[in-house]
Order: sequence, then structure tokens, then C-alpha cells
Amino acid sequence: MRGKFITIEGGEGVGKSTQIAFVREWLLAQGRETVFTREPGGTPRAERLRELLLENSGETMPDECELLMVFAARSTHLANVIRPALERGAWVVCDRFTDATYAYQGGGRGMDVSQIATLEQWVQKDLRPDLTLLLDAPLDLTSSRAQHRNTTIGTTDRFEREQREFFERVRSTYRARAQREPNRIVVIDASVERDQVSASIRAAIEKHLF
Ligand SMILES: Nc1ncnc2c1ncn2[C@@H]1O[C@H](COP(=O)(O)OP(=O)(O)OP(=O)(O)O)[C@@H](O)[C@H]1O
Ligand SMILES: Cc1cn([C@H]2C[C@H](O)[C@@H](COP(=O)(O)O)O2)c(=O)[nH]c1=O
Repeated sequence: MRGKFITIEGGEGVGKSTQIAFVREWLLAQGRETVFTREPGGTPRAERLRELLLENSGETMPDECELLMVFAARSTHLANVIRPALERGAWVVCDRFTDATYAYQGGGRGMDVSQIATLEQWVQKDLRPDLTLLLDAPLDLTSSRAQHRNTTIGTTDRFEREQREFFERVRSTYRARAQREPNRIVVIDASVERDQVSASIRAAIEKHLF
């Protein structure tokens, strides 16, 4: 039986990494084979593309180049990690996937959504996540969390340097997608304590996939 494909989405600093650590511990304790991965990235080639996408070099990054690199990374990630894992019955938990492309390249950059949909269909064929957990919280809160985290690690990537309006568009695109696809995308209130966020995530996975 094909495994389940779960994606975790949300803006910068909303708490995805924190909650993925919880999901990892919880699912692994059940003895279920689960592959944890991320986008852009997840394979050596895709991780190299991630570096190119996030680096702050002086070279202009045209929007088209960004979009094609995101899908190039996704293509190799699907072929080498995601599809093989699902086919052998493992569950896959992915930190960001194509909803991020709609949110960042579609909403944030204002790129043509029909072009994203064409690439999605071309690269993924019929593969879509079984469940997407959208961590959502007001921008004032998430940007202060991200800032605090960046002060600790001392770096800011190319996306994190965008203006507030960019992240407002990202958030509203994510929320609009959740409204259109309520059976797949579950909005999780990420503004509360870590344990409460974890409890909501656990309840959503149990309700939708168990
Ligand atoms: N519910 C929470 N309440 C308070 N602080 C939190 C909560 N969840 C995460 N944090 C803190 O907020 C910061 C950002 O969290 P985290 O790195 O998990 O976010 P992220 O969504 O993975 O970020 P990014 O996408 O930018 O990498 C960290 O310092 C983390 O400890
Ligand atoms: C999958 C995907 C990602 N992005 C952006 C969103 C983030 O700013 C970075 C990834 O870094 P993080 O550690 O996960 O926060 O990449 C994007 O613009 N489009 C995408 O499809």
C-alpha cells in the first residue's frame, strides 16, 4: 500500500522546524517507517539548488529562474526520495512543497499562477500531498520569532530579506488556498505555546490519516 504524504507549510519563523521535530518523535515512536525531508532540497542535487536559491549573491535572480529552479529541485527530489518512499509504503513528511511555490512565487512574487499549475502538473503528474498542515500566525509574531532565531544563527537568506508586504501576500495566499481545499489543508494556529501547536498537529494527523 502506498504511504502517506504529509507536507508542513507556513511563513518564515512560524515554527515548522520545531513542530517537525515533534512529529518525527511521535511517528517514529509508533514504529512507522517515516522519511523526513524538505524543499527546496532533500537530495544532494536539490540541496545544491537550494543553496543557489537562498544565497545572497550580486547576480540578479529573474522570477522565471527562481520558479524553474524550485521545480528542478522538486523533480529530482520526487524521483529520488519522495516517490520511492511512498511506493514502498513509507510515510513522507516534507517541510514545504508546492503550496510554498503558490505562496512565495505566486503570492509573494506575483507570478502567473497558471504557469505554476502547468509546472506542477508536468513535474508531479497526479502526486499531491494527502495532508498539508498550514502553520499560521500573525506576521508581527512570526517575524519576531524569525528575527530572534536569525540573531542566534547570524544569517539571513535571500527570501528573508524581502519586505513585510511580500510576507503578507505569502500568508494571504496560503490562507486562501486552505479555504479552497479544506479537506487537504488544515490550518493550525501557531501563535500559541509549542505544546498546544503540537497537540493540534497530532489531532489533525489522527483525524485525516489514521
Ligand atoms: N509556539 C512557539 N512559541 C514560541 N516560540 C516558538 C514557537 N515555535 C517556535 N518558536 C521559536 O521560534 C523560532 C522559529 O521557529 P522555527 O525555526 O521552528 O520556525 P520555522 O518555521 O522552521 O522557520 P523558517 O521557515 O524560517 O526556517 C525558534 O527560535 C523557535 O524556538
Ligand atoms: C519549497 C519552496 C520554498 N521557497 C522558499 C521559502 C523559504 O523562504 C525558503 C526555504 O527556507 P525554509 O528554511 O524552509 O524557511 O524557500 C519558495 O520560495 N518556493 C518554494 O516552492
